[in-house]
Amino acid sequence: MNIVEKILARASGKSQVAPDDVVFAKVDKVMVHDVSGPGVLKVFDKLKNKGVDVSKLWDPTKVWVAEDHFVPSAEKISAENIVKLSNFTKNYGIEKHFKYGMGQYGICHTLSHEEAMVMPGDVYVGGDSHTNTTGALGAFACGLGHTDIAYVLLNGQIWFKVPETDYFKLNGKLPDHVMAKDLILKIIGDIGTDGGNYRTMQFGGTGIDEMSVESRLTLCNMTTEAGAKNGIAEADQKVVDYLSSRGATNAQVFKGDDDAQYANVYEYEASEMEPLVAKPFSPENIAVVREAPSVELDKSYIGSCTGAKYEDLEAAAKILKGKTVKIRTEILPASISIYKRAMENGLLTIFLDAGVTVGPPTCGACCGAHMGVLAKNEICISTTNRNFPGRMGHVESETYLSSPMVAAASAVTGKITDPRDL
Ligand SMILES: CC(C)[C@H](C(=O)O)[C@@H](O)C(=O)O
Ligand code: SF4
Repeated sequence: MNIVEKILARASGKSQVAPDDVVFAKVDKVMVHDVSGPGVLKVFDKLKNKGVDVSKLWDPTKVWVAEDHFVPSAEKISAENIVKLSNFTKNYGIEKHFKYGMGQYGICHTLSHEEAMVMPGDVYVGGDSHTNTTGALGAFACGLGHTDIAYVLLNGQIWFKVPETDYFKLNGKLPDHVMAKDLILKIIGDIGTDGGNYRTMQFGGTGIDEMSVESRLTLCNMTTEAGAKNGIAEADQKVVDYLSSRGATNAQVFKGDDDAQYANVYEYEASEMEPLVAKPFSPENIAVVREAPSVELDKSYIGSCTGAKYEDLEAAAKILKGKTVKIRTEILPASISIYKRAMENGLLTIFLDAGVTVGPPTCGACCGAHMGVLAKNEICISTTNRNFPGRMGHVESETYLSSPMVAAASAVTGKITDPRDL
């Protein structure tokens, strides 16, 4: 069995599972945020009206909550949602609630690894489509809708059809100025936004072994844009060290069998990779940066669960050091812990000296909700993961998706720029 099959077999109490089997799996961790939490509570209300007992969760110690999408509160509804979340965690005895304005908080898919909320081999589900991100820790991690999350909260298990697994193998180390974001854009360009539909996208090979855990997180994050059920990389010593340094005591190396089967194997040579962008209006609409349209940009955005981890900020700082931005540029570290490290290590000074505005962790602009949405006809280069019409603001705005290095280089020139050409 490959790693996903092993996880789902363990979680469903079977010795063997194969693609297309339907299993009922025990869940190790579940997450809701300030959008999905209130949605799940509406399901609880409906169940209650039908006589279902919703007074207790199966295990409040396995549930955690993030405030990320609409913090700081964008308007009255989002302010009320934060109150609903607080009541939820209080009423059900959930202790892990990361609150805006109270120490560590951040984007849910960042806290999951920064706070070591998920371990290798876990079944982890969240009320958000980019829950796939956390597969980089060697977990089976996927997003579920409100009804399924409500079921998990009450029963601690849920059904899955065991996905077929495609293996994406990277040979060699990515060159300087080429990031994991470029690799996942290349893969989505090749297989399309439906190329991974209900499949596992597993990443491996020498290039992935060489990669930091944070880079692997970027890869798994955007498996959602290919339609995948989940993304995963086997948990090696790097993952164990990463989680242990964040307080985990039970992280273990966790891999598939040596003779594991994969439906398809795709190979990439790291030395052939180049900085890329995804043009509007789809993550599969890929162009090499040096051949990208010469548009006048209005904004550069370095934020989100995809592109504001510590190493993303470090990469942007390398480019922005001693430079001045030519367009509106916003950098929003994905969690307070990252913000603090960026401050301690001088990254924030580099950003502020370059003219960048540094903001608090939030999903805000990534999903076009608040904190810097785009106006009609504005064009943005962004380290986020989605660029369909209206995603970051007005339906007639445009977003180019890129790595933090490309977004930083483009901030300096005001045009889509390859960091090697700066
Ligand atoms: C609001 C939330 C449910 C949504 C998701 O599930 O992905 C958001 O995070 C996004 O990226 O569009
Ligand atoms: S940062 Fe963007 S993609 Fe990530 S969870 Fe928030 S809205 Fe979704």
